[in-house]
Amino acid sequence: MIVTTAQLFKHAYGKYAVGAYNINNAEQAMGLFQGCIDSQAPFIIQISKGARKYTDKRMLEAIIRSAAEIYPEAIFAVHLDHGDEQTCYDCIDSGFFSSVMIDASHDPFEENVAITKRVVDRAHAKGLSVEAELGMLGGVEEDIKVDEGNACLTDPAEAEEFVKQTGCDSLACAIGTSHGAFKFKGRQSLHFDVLEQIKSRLPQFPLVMHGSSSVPQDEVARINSAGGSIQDSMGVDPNEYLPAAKLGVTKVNIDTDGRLVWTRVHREFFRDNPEQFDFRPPGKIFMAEYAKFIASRNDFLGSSGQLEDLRKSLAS
Ligand SMILES: O=C(CO)COP(=O)(O)O
Ligand SMILES: O=C[C@H](O)COP(=O)(O)O
Ligand SMILES: [Zn+2]
Ligand SMILES: [Zn+2]
Repeated sequence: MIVTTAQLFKHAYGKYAVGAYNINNAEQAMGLFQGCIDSQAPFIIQISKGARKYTDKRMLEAIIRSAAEIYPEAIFAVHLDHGDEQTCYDCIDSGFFSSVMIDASHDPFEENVAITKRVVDRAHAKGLSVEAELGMLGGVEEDIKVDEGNACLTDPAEAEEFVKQTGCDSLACAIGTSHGAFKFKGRQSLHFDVLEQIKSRLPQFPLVMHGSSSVPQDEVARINSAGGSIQDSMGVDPNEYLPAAKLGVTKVNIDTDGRLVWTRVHREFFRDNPEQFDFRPPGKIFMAEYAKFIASRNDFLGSSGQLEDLRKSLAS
């Protein structure tokens, strides 16, 4: 069942965080739904601009509709990840999305406010909610690369002002994470101090943490011993998800980790079965392994086991 992102946030706020997982194909969708049913967790499916271009934007919508039929128990929202203004309008008009993210964080504050406000007006008129971003994460985001020196943490006073001026429904804050597999070069902890200050200025307001993959080192080691070369990778400590959730982080974005599971499964499979060229056997393994991975992340997020209570609260 597709619900609004606002419904998920209302149930989760201050108690647990909802996992927001990116998908690009049917195998990821099947693993994601299975993992969330196994762990009895609500979730958010995210579609990036790159994912919409990978096959065809209509393909992912069809895959998600089919997955919802295959897994009728599932409760989830569909979200555009890192949209520009035009893509937000396209998704708002498609009638399929629960929410969109407008990411104008690379523009100056006033420009970010103006763009976000325009998207909020269009989205709210159609009943969708809007995630905006303030501050700048390091790492790679589609075609934009921000090195560590240029990344900047969200200013709590600016965050309060930004939300007031834009009317956005949730805010992606930079609290020390970055996109991709190379997040930290030493310190490996979230800036809980900044998060606390944002929460005290924006009580009850849902915050979003991007760049939240944990980059499991055993996955990386297996990839490297099966022919890969991923050096100096480091991710977020998943034990920090729940403390962040208690401070208002309601949505935790995880994409890179799923790519690592895919790479590990396929590298190992073709290394161990050099005569094979059918992609379905490793595809089957991937779906099962991804489901296990998703369930383990939902455990860290505290979303595991929330499905029944959410279903009851939606019905009342
Ligand atoms: O923030 C993300 C998607 O918006 C994903 O972050 P990761 O690269 O850490 O998975
Ligand atoms: O933040 C970026 C997400 O991980 C999506 O990545 P993508 O733009 O390569 O699909
Ligand atoms: Zn951004
Ligand atoms: Zn992101």
